[in-house]
Amino acid sequence: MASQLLFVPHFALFPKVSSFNPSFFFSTQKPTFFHSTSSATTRRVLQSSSNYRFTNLQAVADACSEVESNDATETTALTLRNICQGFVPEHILQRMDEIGFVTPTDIQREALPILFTGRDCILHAQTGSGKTLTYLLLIFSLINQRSSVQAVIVVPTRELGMQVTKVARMLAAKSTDIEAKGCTVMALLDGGMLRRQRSWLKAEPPAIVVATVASLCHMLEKHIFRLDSVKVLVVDEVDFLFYSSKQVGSVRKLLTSFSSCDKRQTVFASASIPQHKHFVHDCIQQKWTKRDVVHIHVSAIMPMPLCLLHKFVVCGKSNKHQVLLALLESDAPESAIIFVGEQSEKSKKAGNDPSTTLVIELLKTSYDGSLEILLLEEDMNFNSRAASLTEIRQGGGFLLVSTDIAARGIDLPETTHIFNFDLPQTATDYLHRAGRAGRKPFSDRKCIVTNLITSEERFVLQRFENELMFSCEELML
Ligand SMILES: Nc1ncnc2c1ncn2[C@@H]1O[C@H](COP(=O)(O)OP(=O)(O)OP(=O)(O)O)[C@@H](O)[C@H]1O
Repeated sequence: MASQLLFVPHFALFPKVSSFNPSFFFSTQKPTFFHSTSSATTRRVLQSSSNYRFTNLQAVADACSEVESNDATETTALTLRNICQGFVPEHILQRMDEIGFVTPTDIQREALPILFTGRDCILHAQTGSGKTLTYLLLIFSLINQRSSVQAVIVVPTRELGMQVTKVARMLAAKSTDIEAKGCTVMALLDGGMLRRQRSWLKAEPPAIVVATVASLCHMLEKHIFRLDSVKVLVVDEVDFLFYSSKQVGSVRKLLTSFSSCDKRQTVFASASIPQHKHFVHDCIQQKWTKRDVVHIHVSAIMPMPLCLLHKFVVCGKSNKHQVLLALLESDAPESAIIFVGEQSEKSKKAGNDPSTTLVIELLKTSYDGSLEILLLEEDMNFNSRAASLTEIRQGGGFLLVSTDIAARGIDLPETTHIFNFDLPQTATDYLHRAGRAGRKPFSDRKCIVTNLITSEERFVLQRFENELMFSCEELML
């Protein structure tokens, strides 16, 4: 497949939103790979990667840095409002100002002008970089007062669905504007009250539906609503859904159904899209996206946020609990998530307690600090899971003990520390767990990720370091 590769240092290449002319860049019907880094790293990437097609690297690098310095002043001044003006209704822009979303993050600055042209996009940017607001602003630019479902956001977990629904409602809320009244947001999530949701969908369809795959497919199969009226389909944490054996079949079916709709726009988002060129290729082959889909890859050579400092402590399995207590005392986190591995089937059959229970018991009996101790794991019922997150969001410091269920998408910006009590299975899992900290886009604050490992696991951690391009400092307690 022939593909076009554009290497652009910053969206500052488009000096003013009003003068932005998409055809300048997107004149072909081919996928566009849109990478962004600072000019210092631009040279490194260009020189080290054989994938890039420029023949004169120096010329490209010079051009990049020239554009960057010329446009630096204008980039600084560019606000989210500037980018969205004329596309997103005024009442949403006002809410954005009130909430404090003023300066665009890199993904917002780079993706929104492309999204507003109607192109399908793959939003590939670090954890905590503001992908949710990016696709929500696109949605708000498209929906009108028609009584039909016009946007669907697919998420992998109920918890992430509740969070996205909250942000969407927060942006659409409190408006006296008539336009805003048409915008209702429905959470169609596993564990929800299907009968009530069915009546709501039939009687007064919401403009936006945030759904887990199973619940959405159930409603579609029962013809409670159809995809015909949907203008935009967002699949958040897309790589997770594609790797989930339980969900991948339904996701593919959904994308195939949506591909036959007219005037559709499809958006995928994640901080990790392994083998993204294959993914783009598949999307086009399967017609899940249009041929001219744009892969927007922000910080391509730096998969994890720089504000995260990574450490490890080597300890024996038997003294891990004591090491965790010592770390909590020495680091004194404001709020932390302690990630624990899921219990194996063998351990379940043997009647052992899961590690989560053991860690919670340890904290309840031996932790002297003032942080609230909470648990989140798959085996809890939906109400208890919701209660844990609600309690956290009410404020105050917390120590959340969790399995990987909290690793994807969950936004708890007060988290300053991550402890991998058990190492994750893959580098991608590491990236998402670590990314639950460092979620304040314009903050200078450093957050800490500490791994408790046995000496045999040092090799695994080193593999993650190589794959994700970070380095981990050893801590001696
Ligand atoms: N322009 C902005 N200005 C200030 N804060 C922002 C802005 N955009 C997003 N945020 C905040 O940044 C945090 C992270 O955003 P979000 O949850 O969308 O990240 P994400 O890119 O989806 O991360 P992940 O890949 O982990 O899901 C949120 O608390 C959000 O409110």
